[in-house]
Amino acid sequence: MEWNSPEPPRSITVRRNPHRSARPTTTNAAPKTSTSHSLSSKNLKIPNFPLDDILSMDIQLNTNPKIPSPNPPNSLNVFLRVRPLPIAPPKSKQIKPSKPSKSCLTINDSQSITISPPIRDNRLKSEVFNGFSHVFSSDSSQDEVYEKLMRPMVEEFLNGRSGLLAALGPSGSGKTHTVFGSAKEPGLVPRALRRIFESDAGKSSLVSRSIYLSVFEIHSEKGKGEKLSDLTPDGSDIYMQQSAVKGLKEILVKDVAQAESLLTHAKSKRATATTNSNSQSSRSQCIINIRCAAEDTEGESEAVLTFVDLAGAEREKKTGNKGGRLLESNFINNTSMVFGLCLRSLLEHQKNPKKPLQKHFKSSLLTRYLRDYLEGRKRMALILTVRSGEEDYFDTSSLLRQASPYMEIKFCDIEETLNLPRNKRRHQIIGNEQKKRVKLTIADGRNDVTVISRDSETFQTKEAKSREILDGNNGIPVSRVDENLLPEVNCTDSNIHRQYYFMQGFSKALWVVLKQYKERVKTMQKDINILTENLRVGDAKYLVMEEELLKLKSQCSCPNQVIGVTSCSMGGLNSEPSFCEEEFTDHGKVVSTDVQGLACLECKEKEILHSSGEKCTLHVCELFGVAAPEEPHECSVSECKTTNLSCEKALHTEGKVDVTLIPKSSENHDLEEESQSGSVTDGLQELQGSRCVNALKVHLGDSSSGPKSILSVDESIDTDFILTSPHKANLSSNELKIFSPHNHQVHQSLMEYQTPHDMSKIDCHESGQRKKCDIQSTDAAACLHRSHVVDLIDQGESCGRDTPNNIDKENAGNGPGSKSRLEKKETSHSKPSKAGRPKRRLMPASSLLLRDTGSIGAIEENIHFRGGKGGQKLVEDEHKRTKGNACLMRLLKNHLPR
Ligand SMILES: Nc1ncnc2c1ncn2[C@@H]1O[C@H](COP(=O)(O)OP(=O)(O)OP(=O)(O)O)[C@@H](O)[C@H]1O
Repeated sequence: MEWNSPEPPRSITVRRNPHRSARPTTTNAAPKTSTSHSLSSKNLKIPNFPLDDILSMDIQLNTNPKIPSPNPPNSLNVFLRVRPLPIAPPKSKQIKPSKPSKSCLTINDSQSITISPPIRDNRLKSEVFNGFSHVFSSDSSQDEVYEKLMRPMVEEFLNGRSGLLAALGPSGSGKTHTVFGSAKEPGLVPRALRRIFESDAGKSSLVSRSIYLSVFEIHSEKGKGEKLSDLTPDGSDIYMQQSAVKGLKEILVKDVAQAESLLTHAKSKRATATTNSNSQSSRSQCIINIRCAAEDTEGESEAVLTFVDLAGAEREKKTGNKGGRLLESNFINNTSMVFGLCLRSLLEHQKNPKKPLQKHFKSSLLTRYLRDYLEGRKRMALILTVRSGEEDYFDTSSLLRQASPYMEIKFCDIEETLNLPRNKRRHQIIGNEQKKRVKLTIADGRNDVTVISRDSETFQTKEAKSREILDGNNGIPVSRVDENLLPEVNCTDSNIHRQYYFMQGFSKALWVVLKQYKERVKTMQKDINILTENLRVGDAKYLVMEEELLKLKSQCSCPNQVIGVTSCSMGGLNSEPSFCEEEFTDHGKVVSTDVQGLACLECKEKEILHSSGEKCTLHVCELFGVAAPEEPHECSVSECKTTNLSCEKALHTEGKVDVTLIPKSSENHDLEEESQSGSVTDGLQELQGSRCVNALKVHLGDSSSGPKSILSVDESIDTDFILTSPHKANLSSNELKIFSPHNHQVHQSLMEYQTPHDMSKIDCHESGQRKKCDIQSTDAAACLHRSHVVDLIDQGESCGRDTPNNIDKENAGNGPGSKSRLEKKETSHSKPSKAGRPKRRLMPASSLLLRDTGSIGAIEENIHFRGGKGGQKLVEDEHKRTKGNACLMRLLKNHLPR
């Protein structure tokens, strides 16, 4: 797209300091305001809005956009820890310690391992598993595991982000060792608590932070269903409702010692049993929650860090479990399998969104409790513990095959929700702190919610923050019309997401509008370009025509150029209007064309050599289509001079307004001479022998003559030709009046012709028996280009001029060598003494100089317009005028450049 507006700069230079010349000096006498204004004006460089860049973006306008998470998408971190190979204790002192079994696992790098089947089984091949967040070797310490695995999660937890770490692995692979550790080698939970309290000690007094700890387990006694047990001291029976554990005690932990004590108590309270794989094999899924509630000047924040120590999957052959223990083992394996199914479903759903997210979480209490994590709404990490012995090959291989694909799980829709602590608070309140139940009914526009507060002291605050209570921060919704309508998402996050959604929609709508606007601008720009091109072509044509005109002028042997063409109409008694068009030059060459096609006159200059040896120029008019006189008329030297002088002065006088009426008769009235003497009236009186006015030639050459000159014919003057000038006529009001003869019946009432260039016009109108021709000119030079039309339709019976019929008759009899109509007229009207004078006959028509053929149309229109009253006759004679126009066209073609 061609964009006329200036393009935005590619780079913008911002001058931080004003230019040296713009810096105010100490001696600067300029007012401070002006200086600051100049500085501000220099600094206020507003870069152009990158509209093109924005509109060039390709935005997919999906109707149901997925709200992206404010956090970048994170993959599920899967760590792998290899337990050291156990050293079998010597069975007796005499027998040497047995050699450690061979390892089936080889660590390739920190993210990749290779497991190899036992040598004796040739059907199996080595497998490589890579992509782990980190692989902890068998000799890795607890501290190393914490630093690389747990520390990032703890730091995020301290910043208000919740997280989950789940330990998976076969029985005896070291899950409990990794999570809880021992007194010598504390695991991740005690280390995390230490780190949490360390950071709490460094906080300022303005920040109040509370750490709560809750531990419970899910187990199955002899396979008779799942059961929840609170592992904290004084923990009572708890149960799960929906995804919330009810009755769970949440203990406010003051220090690390208290936390470790609670952990020790929970570990000891946890159900364990001795199996072939582990002397203290965990028989339950243990969940540890560390909740941090912080309150500072910026507000309240809360996060939960959850640890899950799953019971290890067991093989019947390996564990040797039987009976109830076997049922217990089935429950453990089933829970691990459901846990894996949930993650697998999440992964498949993320790979193919069309595949629905299976609700495997309903199959176990653990997965119900961890539903948000298993459905990808909360961030979690996995640590896989394996044993590397050859005998553990199948367990290790099975676990890695199952869990290694979990690395591809993405956490794209993270919700920083706080359901878990809310649930825990529910358990705590319901089980232990239901001292004072205060009902608070909140009308949230949808349902009435009853909130039970912990005590009456905090009720006032909770009432004020009733809606926040609904989010689970400080209250418990105990009854709703529909519990499913309980907001599962934090209102703040929901509002943020809603605002984001609306802003995204608004931005896209704005983008669409801008796109449409750009298309419209493109279309308009194309139109502008087309118009500009047309204008340029028109200018080029104009220049070409001007050049051709100049060339034509240069080719003309005459010193001067054609200065005008005037057309007029004439009418006689009982005759139809006839039209004659003339082209004349300033050297006196006149071409007169009878538009009716009856006769086309051409007046030429011809040099005549007199017997006295002197040369003079004569004007000889010839008829087109009629045999021109073979011999020019002889004239005397004085007559030639006079005629020549008359022509030159009458035809072109720049800077003046000349009105020329050429006498039809050959009477030697040198009107120009008379006008110069100021006796126009006398000159007109001498022309009274003529019958009517049938020729008028107008030159507009001087704007100084006034914007308007009036030309009229006095009825008392019975003449055909009047030559005068407003300047020289010495008439009042710069007027020249020409009245029609006495007995002529004036038909034309008003005629106004606007020249094609709209610069000059001549108005002819009737006032009683008086006809006036108003000539207006706004530019003296316009006489070179304009067409002036003077309509002097006169049907007086006494008009002796030739009617078209008469002319036709006359011409009809003309043969080669016969005299023209002008000559006949001259014979009838001219004095004998002037018989030898060359006849210059101007038909009663105005002259027009047509620059191009387009003027013809204007003339045609004008002819029609003038037809006013006699329009019907004009229509009847249309074909005759067409012949005349053809003659005019032939004449113009001979003069126009080719
Ligand atoms: N990385 C390790 N370094 C040293 N000893 C370990 C390591 N991992 C596990 N152990 C030891 O192995 C034994 C079994 O470990 P642990 O109880 O943690 O296994 P488990 O995976 O929890 O088994 P289960 O699922 O049956 O409870 C423990 O005595 C523990 O001290």
